[in-house]
Amino acid sequence: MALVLGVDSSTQSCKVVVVDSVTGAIVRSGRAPHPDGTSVDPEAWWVALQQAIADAGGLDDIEAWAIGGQQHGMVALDAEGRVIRDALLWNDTRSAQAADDLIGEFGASVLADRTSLVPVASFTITKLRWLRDHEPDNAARVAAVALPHDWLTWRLRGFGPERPDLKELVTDRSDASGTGYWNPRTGEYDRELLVAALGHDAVLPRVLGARESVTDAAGRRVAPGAGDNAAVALGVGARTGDVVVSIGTSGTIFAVTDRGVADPSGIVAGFADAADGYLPLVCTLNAARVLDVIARLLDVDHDGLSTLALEASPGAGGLELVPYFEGERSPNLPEATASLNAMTLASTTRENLARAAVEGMLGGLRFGLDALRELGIPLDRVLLVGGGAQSGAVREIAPLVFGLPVEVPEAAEYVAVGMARQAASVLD
Ligand SMILES: Nc1ncnc2c1ncn2[C@@H]1O[C@H](COP(=O)(O)OP(=O)(O)O)[C@@H](O)[C@H]1O
Ligand SMILES: O=C(CO)[C@@H](O)[C@H](O)COP(=O)(O)O
Repeated sequence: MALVLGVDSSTQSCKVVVVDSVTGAIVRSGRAPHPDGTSVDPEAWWVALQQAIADAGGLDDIEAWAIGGQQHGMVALDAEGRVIRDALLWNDTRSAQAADDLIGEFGASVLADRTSLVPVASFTITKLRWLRDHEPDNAARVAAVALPHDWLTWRLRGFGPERPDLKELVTDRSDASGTGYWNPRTGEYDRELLVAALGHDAVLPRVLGARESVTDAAGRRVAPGAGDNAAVALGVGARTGDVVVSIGTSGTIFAVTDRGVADPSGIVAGFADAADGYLPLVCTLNAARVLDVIARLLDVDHDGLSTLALEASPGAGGLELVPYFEGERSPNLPEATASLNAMTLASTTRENLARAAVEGMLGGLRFGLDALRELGIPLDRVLLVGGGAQSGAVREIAPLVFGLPVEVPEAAEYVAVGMARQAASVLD
């Protein structure tokens, strides 16, 4: 029996599973929290990764491992392998103007053609432009740019300020495709775009093929890893016709396709997947935390919120929650705020508020389903995953809002499971 280890370094926490590579059974698991905020010192993720691995019994008996992580976060390194400043995360909207500037300079269709993305504040390229514009001294020191999963892979392989070999940074197709300076159709970095954003060239992680591997300091196999959404696709075994809806910190709606998508409207991101295909995806900034904040307001836990929501009628008596608590990315409204509409003396009950939170959050995700459908992507059934899929009310109300059959795979950490599968696939 060979044991493999898969990691999900997500926005809110780090989760690790140890899996029997032959049976696929999860034999151990561990986790550790991440700090709040949209700008985070990557060192906190490294500490959490080591805690979560220790919690899962350590690496001694592991033969291969892979790391999946939140996409897009800018980890800027100097020539000595030190992190230059806190990483700006996918949900940090300060680079919205930088996104507009890049679109103004190149044009949305040209960028969609060259990278399969039209920049919004989430993508790494806009964060580099923000750095150049607002912290030019920091920008000038950047020798390499990595994403969270790339940087953690490098650290766990034994690199870092003590062994700063920047050429050993590696990534995979899925995470490279979320930067805004990689072309999923050619498989090449677009260095002109990198330079236009950062102001100069820099080392970028080598993009490993799905079946390639490297090794760590102890000689274990290390698989390429992935962005967390591509890792979920591996974990749930998504097929043509499936649309995965993940309700985590982000809400993501995505399908696995053979052909790439370049949507000049920018609503659908034309990501690559972690195998040889593509992962057209819509991402909302407001998902599980919409339920968290309303549960806190109503002074109930998640089960309590679910019970209240199911006690109200569909439509919540007219009460409508517009869920843009963190601004929004899809639609692109970085400055938007949330609001509660149609409050009357009759409609303003605890039950209706709970239901409006669930319906409002799911309505935001429905926007993504419609966008995928408009591109002709087949949508036969929804696979609902992520922390928010644990809610009974979400499971019951989702088919009504989505107008599609909804299946909820057995609760599991599918990013970490997908990464354990990838690690198993690079064993001889
Ligand atoms: N039973 C539940 N009902 C609704 N939300 C839940 C439930 N359990 C966990 N969550 C929420 O799910 C989120 C964590 O989900 P997860 O998919 O792990 O997110 P991420 O990968 O972004 O860290 C948290 O905001 C948490 O409060
Ligand atoms: O920005 C995106 C996808 O484009 C997000 O899905 C991030 O990848 C964060 O994921 P979670 O931590 O919410 O799982």
